[in-house]
Order: sequence, then structure tokens, then C-alpha cells
Amino acid sequence: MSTPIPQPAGLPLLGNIFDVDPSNTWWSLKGLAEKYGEIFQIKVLGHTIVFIGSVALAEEICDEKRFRKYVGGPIVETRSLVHNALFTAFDNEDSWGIAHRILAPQLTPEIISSHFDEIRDVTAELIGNWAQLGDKNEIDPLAQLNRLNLEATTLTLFGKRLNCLTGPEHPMLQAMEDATSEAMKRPNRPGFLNWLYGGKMKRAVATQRNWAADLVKYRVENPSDRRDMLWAMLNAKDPETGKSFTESEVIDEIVTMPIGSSTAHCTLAAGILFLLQNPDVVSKARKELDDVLGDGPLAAEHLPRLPYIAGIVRETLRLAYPAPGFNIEPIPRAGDKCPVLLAGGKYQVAHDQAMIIVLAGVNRDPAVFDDPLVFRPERMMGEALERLPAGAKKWFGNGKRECIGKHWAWDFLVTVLAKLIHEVDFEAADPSYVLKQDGWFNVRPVKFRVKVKPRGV
Ligand code: HEM
Repeated sequence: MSTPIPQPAGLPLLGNIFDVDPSNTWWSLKGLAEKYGEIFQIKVLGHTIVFIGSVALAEEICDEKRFRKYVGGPIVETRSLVHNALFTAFDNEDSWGIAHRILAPQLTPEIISSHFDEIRDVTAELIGNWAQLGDKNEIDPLAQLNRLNLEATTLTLFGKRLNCLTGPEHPMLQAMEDATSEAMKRPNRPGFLNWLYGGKMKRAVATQRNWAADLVKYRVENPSDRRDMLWAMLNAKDPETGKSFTESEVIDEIVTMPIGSSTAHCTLAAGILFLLQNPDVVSKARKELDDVLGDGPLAAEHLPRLPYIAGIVRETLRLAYPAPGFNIEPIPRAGDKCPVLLAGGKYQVAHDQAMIIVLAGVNRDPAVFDDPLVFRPERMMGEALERLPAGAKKWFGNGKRECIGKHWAWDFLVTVLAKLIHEVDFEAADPSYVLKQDGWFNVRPVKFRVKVKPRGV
């Protein structure tokens, strides 16, 4: 006998329409995960969605023999921007395998390591800009690191400096913001309002695709022997089918990358917040950096020798959940519409039930993490890390649809955070600030401001 899946009371006919704020969906889901724990569901206008908030159940539905990525809601909306590209492809679309086989070799740890100097040097430029601020040294870390992220992504993957660290904000940043927030809102908004906001989405799509087309044009006009991701997009063939990308598919995949990497600057900004709240962590991190770097600059070979910094990055991914969740559905079984059993039959869901893993629940599951709200890098290092179940480490998603950019993200996060901790003193502009989320897809510290100055000055 299975247990009914908990659900907020809701209203007749309308269901749980008022239990999720359509302009801040993930904040509502975090609240529901805190209230209901391992599993809950909502029903809106007869449509059910199940949410998973525990490590054990997340691990169960990450079993690729039984489940797969569910492409629905905001991901489907994003297809108006990038069609059937890596992130948005349905499970049965050949485009996913072709793109994965062409692009994954460009995102291996070895290839990413070859871009280390580029990432380090643009970070040094940003820190250098901050050092010039004098008394006007209060910054918005999210906005500053967003610029850095776009600069580093464009340089490392597509070989062009945008020079967007200073000056007016690059139009790509607002366009990504608009397209992502529209993609979040459109699935739950009446058609009339979607029509009204259609122009905003179209303009955001045009800006992003033009940015990508400019990168291709620049490479064609400035031929180089750089063997980077753009080279692969323009020249490589899928080893299995022999296919290469069409012109439009190149644009789809270029645009997909900064959307994926836009989680990275949210992680860094949240990391600064956690460090300000935990000065002892900064002291330990600085000791590690001073010991490993001595008087020299950060180099690629230092990264694997910074386990405490790596612990800080993982603990930030755990507590900030910059990609707030991902969607799973049961793999269809021909002719079999029996319910799917979870937790050994404790729960039952429909054979085609969409489920969303809510990382705000999973990453803070008290069954796995002692004092789950405490920022403790040590639990993300060495044997303690190895002991954690796989379901507790899902910040980069799962299985074949796991983040293809995870090695880029890792090197970027460790490099930037190491340099920030080693070279910059941060002071909270508002010490009472607590992590607030807006309605964007990623969790990010909005309206968070800090004062910056060179370390020890
Ligand atoms: C902190 C940084 C990052 C986090 C937390 C993160 C998280 C994720 C997650 C959870 C997924 C799975 C989404 C799903 O199942 O629907 C994913 C997929 C993806 N990510 Fe990332 N990501 C990060 C950085 C990046 C970067 C830097 C790139 C590009 C260079 C990138 C590109 C992608 C792409 C293309 C996919 C789709 C992969 C596929 O379906 O085959 N991500 N990411």
C-alpha cells in the first residue's frame, strides 16, 4: 500500500495555482521543499507535477535505466531561441547525440586546462579595475562577475575578446536575462500575456543570435589556427554519422554556451556572500593559497593542489544551488501504463509523470548533511566527500544529460575564487543581507553589494 504524495490544500478547480509564485517559481519550490521534505506534488488546472526534495529519492530517479531528462516548461520555451540544441533537445532527437559528440571533446579537463591563462588573465583585469576604484569601491558582484563570465566564455570557447568588463553593459547580458525570465514565465502565463510580451522574447532572441553570428563572421574574417570550440562547430564532423552542423545549428550551439555558463557567476557571487559570513573560512583558504603559491602567480598546476578552495566551491554549489533543479520522467515502457513505484513502493507516480528535482531540498537534506545550513567546506573534501551518496552531488545534473560544461565551470570557479580570496579584501555593504532570489532561472544573490580593495591595503 503506497503513501499519498503530500500536496498543499489548494482551491477547487484551480488547484495549487496560488502555492507557486509565477514570478519567482524556484523560491516557492524551495519553501514547499522545506515544508514537505522528500516528495510533494502540486496540481494546476488538472495537471500534476511531482517534486523531489531528498538525496535518496533524487538518487533513485537519476537511475538512467528507469528515468530520463524531461524536456518541458521553460526548456521547451527556450527552443524558440536555440531550437533542438544540446540543452533543449528532446530525448529522441538525433541532434543531441551529434552535438554531444562534436562538442564534448572541446570541454575535456585537458582542453579546459589549456585555456587557464585566458581565464586567469581576464580575472586579473577585473581585479585590476577594482583596484582603481578608490573611495567609490562599492560594487554589485553579481553584475561584475556576469561581465567576467561572458568575457571568459567568449574568449575561451570562441576566441574573441569582447572587452565587456567595463563600459556600458554588453547587450548579450540583458538579452540572456530577458529570454531566460520569459522562458520561466511563459509556461504559466495566460496566452494573451505571452502574446503581449512576445516582442521582448523576439528582441532577446535576435540579440543573442546576432552576437553568435558576429563571432562566426569574426572567425571567417580573421582565420586562425586556434582549435577551440568555435573551430569544432564550424569544421568537425560527428564521428558516428559523419554529419556536421548547419549554419543555423552553429548559432544554436554558440548561444547555448553562455546560457549554460551563466550559472557560474551566480555561484561566485553567492560564494563571496558565504565567505563574508564565514571569516574563518577565508583565513584557512588564504593560508592554503599562500602555502601553495608562495610569492608567485596562480598557475594551472596549482589548481589540483587547492583542496580547501575546491571544498569552498562545492559547498557553495551545495548551498547556493545555482542551477536550482532539473527535470526527470520515467522512460516510456511500450504498452505498459502501470504506475511507477518509488522508494520500494512507498510512493506511486503515473507512468508518464514529470518530476522535478528541487536542489534546495536535496542539497540540504538533513538525512545526509549535519547542520545542513552551515557553510562547512571540510564536508566537501577528501574522504568526507567520497562518503557522500551520489544523489547528494547532483549540482551538475545527471547521466548523459549532465552538464557538458562542468570542467569549464570547475576551472573557472576555482581560478576566479582563488584569485579573489588571495588578492581582494571584501567588506559587506549591508551586513544583514541574506540570500534573496528573483524569478530568474538561477539562484543568485540579487541586490547584494560589497566594498572591494586590494588585500591588506
Ligand atoms: C556552476 C556552473 C554550472 C552549473 C551548476 C551547471 C548545471 C547544469 C545542470 C544541472 C545541467 C543539466 C540540465 C538538465 O538536466 O536539464 C546542465 C546542462 C548543461 N550545461 Fe551546465 N552548469 C554550469 C556551467 C556550465 C557551463 C560553463 C557551460 C558551458 C560552457 C554549461 C553548458 C551546459 C549545457 C550545454 C548543458 C546541456 C547538456 C546536455 O543536455 O547534453 N554549463 N548544467
